[in-house]
Amino acid sequence: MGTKKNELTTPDLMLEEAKALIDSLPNWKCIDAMKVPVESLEKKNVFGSGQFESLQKKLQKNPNISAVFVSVNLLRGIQRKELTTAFRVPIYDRYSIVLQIFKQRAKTREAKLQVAFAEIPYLRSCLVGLQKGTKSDGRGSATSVGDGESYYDSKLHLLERRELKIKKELEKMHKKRALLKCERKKREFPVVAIVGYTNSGKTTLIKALTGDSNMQPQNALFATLDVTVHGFKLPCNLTVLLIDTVGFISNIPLNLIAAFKATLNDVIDADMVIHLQDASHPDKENQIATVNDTLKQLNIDSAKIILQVENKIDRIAPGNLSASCLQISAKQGTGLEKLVELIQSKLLKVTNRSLLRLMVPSGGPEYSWLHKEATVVDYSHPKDAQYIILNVLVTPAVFGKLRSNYPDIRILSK
Ligand SMILES: Nc1nc2c(ncn2[C@@H]2O[C@H](COP(=O)(O)OP(=O)(O)OP(=O)(O)O)[C@@H](O)[C@H]2O)c(=O)[nH]1
Ligand SMILES: [Mg+2]
Repeated sequence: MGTKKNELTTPDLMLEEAKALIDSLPNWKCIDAMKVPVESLEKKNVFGSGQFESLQKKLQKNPNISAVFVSVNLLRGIQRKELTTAFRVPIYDRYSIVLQIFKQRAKTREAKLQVAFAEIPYLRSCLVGLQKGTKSDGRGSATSVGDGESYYDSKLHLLERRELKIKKELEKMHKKRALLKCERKKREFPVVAIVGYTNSGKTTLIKALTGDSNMQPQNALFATLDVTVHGFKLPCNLTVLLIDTVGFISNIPLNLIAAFKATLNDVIDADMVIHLQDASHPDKENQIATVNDTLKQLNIDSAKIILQVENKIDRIAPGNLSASCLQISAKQGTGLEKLVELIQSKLLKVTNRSLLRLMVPSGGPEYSWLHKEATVVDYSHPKDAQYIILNVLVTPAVFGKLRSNYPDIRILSK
């Protein structure tokens, strides 16, 4: 079976994504891109000799090329060194390009530290070219520098010290984060985490639901690096916390995403996860598989409710819409009511909340207690106005407290 006209193959899509990665960096521009077979990712030489020579010629002919991006997961130090020497320009792999993007986008101290932490193993692999005993000018010799330490060793120690320092500072921040989480738990706000491939529309969706004008969705890869929490009221008046997360991408080492593990812990602890997909993307299936795989590797509980939602349906011709899950357009607001309904019904179930219909004396202490401790969905005054009828949502813990504080309270239905 031949490929349909206009239909992109997987290598084409990978090439497109590689170009998008480069172009999303300020002051970087992809001026040429090509698919080149790789001889081996295990050996010192990544390309076969014929391919290698033709690439070398191409680079010599074009003086505007100031760097080469080999879009593979992670090149080994020795491979990078071989290519840098032969091509005479810096060589980047997906890990280092995504790191560059992360560096540009990180805004908070925590995100910056997490990126710096993720960079350490990469910098360590760059030291491969510096053999033990190399002098500080890099001209290999067995002579030591300073207090007898070789250049290679001193660089390595410097990295180790840096790693330790960052780790300590991150640990402090994570303790603070855990404390905040405890506070949230005490107040029993259910948590919904939005995850998905980068650029799928996570920030746009949260902005559409909460109306938060400070949020800035962008047509850029990895626009969000700081995991943020946003309050949102469901129709039943229950406040839930929506968590915006860093997007995932295929073919980068998991430890780059795992550097965000502490912030991703919010996803692990969430009551519910929404996996938002860009339904209009030609590589949709691969993106979904990448997200599922990353969630699995991050041990995001498979028993947890993961709601699959297709976004950007406004970009698909109505005839081509095949609903395998809930479909929305975060940008245009289509399908959001249905999504909210679904979040509400699933959350109430998973957080074990039940709906009570109660009758309490008008002006009595029960009324204000319920407003403080439970979620009052609505209330009405019967004719004689001595009593108020309330519909409230309670967790088992709140229900227990209600029974012990007000044993005579009239429960009309549960
Ligand atoms: N046409 C259309 N565009 C959308 C929709 N939702 C989001 N977008 C666009 O998609 C781009 C990415 O949106 P974001 O909300 O920043 O995506 P994200 O998933 O948060 O991206 P990262 O933070 O980079 O992972 C922006 O240009 C949005 O305007 C939609 O429903 N329809
Ligand atoms: Mg975002």
